[in-house]
Amino acid sequence: MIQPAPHQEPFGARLRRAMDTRGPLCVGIDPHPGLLADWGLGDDVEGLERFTFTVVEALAGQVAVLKPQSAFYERFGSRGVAVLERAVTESRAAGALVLTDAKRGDIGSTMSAYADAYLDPASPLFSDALTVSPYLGFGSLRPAVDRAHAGGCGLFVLALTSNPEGAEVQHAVREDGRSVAATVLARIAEENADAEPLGSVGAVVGATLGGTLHGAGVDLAVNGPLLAPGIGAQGATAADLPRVFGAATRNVLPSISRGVLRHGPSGKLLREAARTEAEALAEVLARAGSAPGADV
Ligand SMILES: O=C(O)c1cc(=O)[nH]c(=O)n1[C@@H]1O[C@H](COP(=O)(O)O)[C@@H](O)[C@H]1O
Repeated sequence: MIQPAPHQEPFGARLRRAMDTRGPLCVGIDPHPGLLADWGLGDDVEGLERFTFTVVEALAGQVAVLKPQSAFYERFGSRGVAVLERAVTESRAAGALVLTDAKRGDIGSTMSAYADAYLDPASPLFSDALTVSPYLGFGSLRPAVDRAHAGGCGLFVLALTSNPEGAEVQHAVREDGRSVAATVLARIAEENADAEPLGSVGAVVGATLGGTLHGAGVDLAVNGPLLAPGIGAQGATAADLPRVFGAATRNVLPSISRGVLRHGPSGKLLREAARTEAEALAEVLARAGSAPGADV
């Protein structure tokens, strides 16, 4: 499998194709200590490595996106980060898009260094996309946004997170009457203006939010992918997506970590679990895509 060269095709286009051909599923690689124990592995670098490459070997040739969670690698220091580097490289080589989940956000000059770390093809952690936090102000993300656009990479900007504590910041109402999250989504939409078939700046919107989303006055028509964590261990299901995302459902990239990983360490069972989830999600998204008003 040839790796997509940087400066080639925008991330949004690559993601749309991957979702169409491999199914609309992102599997998170989250080596929790509890999962390592369930898999009969030690809570050490050897266990981390075995867990990670079992998932990569089972799923990188099958699923659209793999999302390694950086925290679980950082907790082992440089040896853990070395495992993450190999996971990113090997997953991309096997054809999966890699979204590194590090939720970076800082003042612009520091953000530029994070862009070097994750979005520069010369970096050992070079990924197709990165999760970022806009809560130092959306404009502070500018170096990463520019780098992503220039290199054919993507960003997923936290908008409405799946955890219950998120609302106290994200639903806060500004002087202009708009919520903070609505403002973040509007900025994302500006970045994706005119992109086809899909912009490269995505939003993170929890699949767990249910009805609370509609009270937040948000417009999910950002012309970019909507990463939807929260399915499985956090209680949301594929069937919840149309209720949460409405007309934007066809642009949702559902993300599941523990809900798939708990089927390991058997590679066969991991593959089956991912396939079953992807098929169910594809059906939900296709149905939503053919509903009236689905063209967002
Ligand atoms: O950016 C994320 O992926 C993310 C955003 C969010 O709002 N909620 C959320 O759970 N996540 C991540 O998604 C994963 C959820 O894992 P599971 O609950 O095991 O599926 C974790 O790695 C979280 O850090």
